[in-house]
Amino acid sequence: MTGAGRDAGGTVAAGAEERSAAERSAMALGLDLARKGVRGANPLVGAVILDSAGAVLSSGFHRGAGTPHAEADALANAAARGVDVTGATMVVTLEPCNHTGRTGPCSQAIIKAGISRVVYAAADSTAEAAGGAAALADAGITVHGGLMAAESADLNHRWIRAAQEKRPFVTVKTAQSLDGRTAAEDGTSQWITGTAARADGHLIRSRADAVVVGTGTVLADNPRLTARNAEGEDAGQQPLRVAVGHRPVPADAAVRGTDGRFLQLPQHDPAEICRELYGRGVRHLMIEGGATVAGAFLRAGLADELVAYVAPVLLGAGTPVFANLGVHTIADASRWRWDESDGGAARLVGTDLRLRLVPLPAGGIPAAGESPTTELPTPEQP
Ligand SMILES: NC(=O)C1=CN([C@@H]2O[C@H](COP(=O)(O)OP(=O)(O)OC[C@H]3O[C@@H](n4cnc5c(N)ncnc54)[C@H](OP(=O)(O)O)[C@@H]3O)[C@@H](O)[C@H]2O)C=CC1
Ligand SMILES: Nc1c(N[C@@H]2O[C@H](COP(=O)(O)O)[C@@H](O)[C@H]2O)[nH]c(=O)[nH]c1=O
Repeated sequence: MTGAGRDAGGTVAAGAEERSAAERSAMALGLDLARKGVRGANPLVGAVILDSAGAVLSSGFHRGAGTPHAEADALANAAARGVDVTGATMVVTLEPCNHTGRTGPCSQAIIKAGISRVVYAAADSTAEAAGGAAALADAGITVHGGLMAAESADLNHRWIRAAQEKRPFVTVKTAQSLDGRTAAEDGTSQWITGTAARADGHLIRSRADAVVVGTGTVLADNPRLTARNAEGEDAGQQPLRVAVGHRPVPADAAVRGTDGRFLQLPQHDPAEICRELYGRGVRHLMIEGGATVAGAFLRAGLADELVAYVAPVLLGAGTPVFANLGVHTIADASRWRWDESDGGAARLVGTDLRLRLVPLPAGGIPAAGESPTTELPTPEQP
């Protein structure tokens, strides 16, 4: 239904020209509200209810799997304040669902509440939840899909990909020296990058559902793996902390924490690690190393994006960024392209350079002499 909508009679309407400025600003508000939600097994969704004059009657957002959906939250917030939503417009960042999971179908809640018009951004691509727009239209509600659909899809693009592939979207983050080392010869690595780059990396942790390191990193670094701000305070949202490997994680290891959000997987196979974590609701997985684990994910083709923080420091001998990639000749090289999303392909973060890359699709190997990359943008001065 994205890009089109159904009118009360069930006909598909172009929609865009009819959408008012009030609905557009309500959708922008819905997207802001959605960002307050908890990432994980469910997408981020926000909803705003407007009266016929375009004034906001109520709003809501989804706070994570098992909690009310954004539409239900907005309806409950209206009911709690005694606000009548009969004949109102519901503006929502994702097509209302049509299935009974841990909560009831939003389409039925909207019909029951007497909403007369629904404007949504992105269509629900999941087989279980799709069909909400059609159910609403069948009940005589005017439905328009596609308003700010790109913004909504962008907000949930890692979740959408995970739902399509039935495995977590994987971000591999590295902190490396200019000469491609992630630790000095003796295994010490704190710190290669500066405070601003590390805080930037913590932002990725706070948005991920889980952070994985190998037992080698646990034993060498005793990391906490929590998401913290530049002042060192814990972020509001914390990922599951995961150690992969067979060696025991010491009872007093910092990674265990005290919040019960630690897991050890005695496992080396990246596909199995993904399967296990997906089953636990992880949709965005961050790999923080070390070289052995990061290399294994790359080699398995299970790295969807790479965020490399490159410090202006040389370490000479030391640990490489990725071990055992399986590249023995140039024809086997692992090829990537620059990714301009989320702040750009190359950007100075404090004193370090942050590079963002995505793998070239299979068969995307450039011909000899051709650059596999788009032109690298000039980094902004901080
Ligand atoms: N600058 C940076 O960004 C980072 C630097 N580091 C540095 O890297 C170093 C640690 O690197 P490394 O030893 O490679 O650490 P890893 O964290 O990659 O741990 C490797 C261990 O994990 C287990 N393991 C899990 N999956 C696999 C697999 N697919 N293949 C083989 N083993 C697997 C094995 O342990 P087991 O025998 O228990 O099964 C293996 O010995 C430290 O010096 C640390 O400071 C670490 C992280 C980030
Ligand atoms: N050395 C290094 C990083 N190392 C990564 O951070 C982990 C430590 O996390 P924590 O204990 O939570 O602060 C460490 O084990 C490794 O995974 N990260 C960076 O951004 N820059 C750096 O220079």
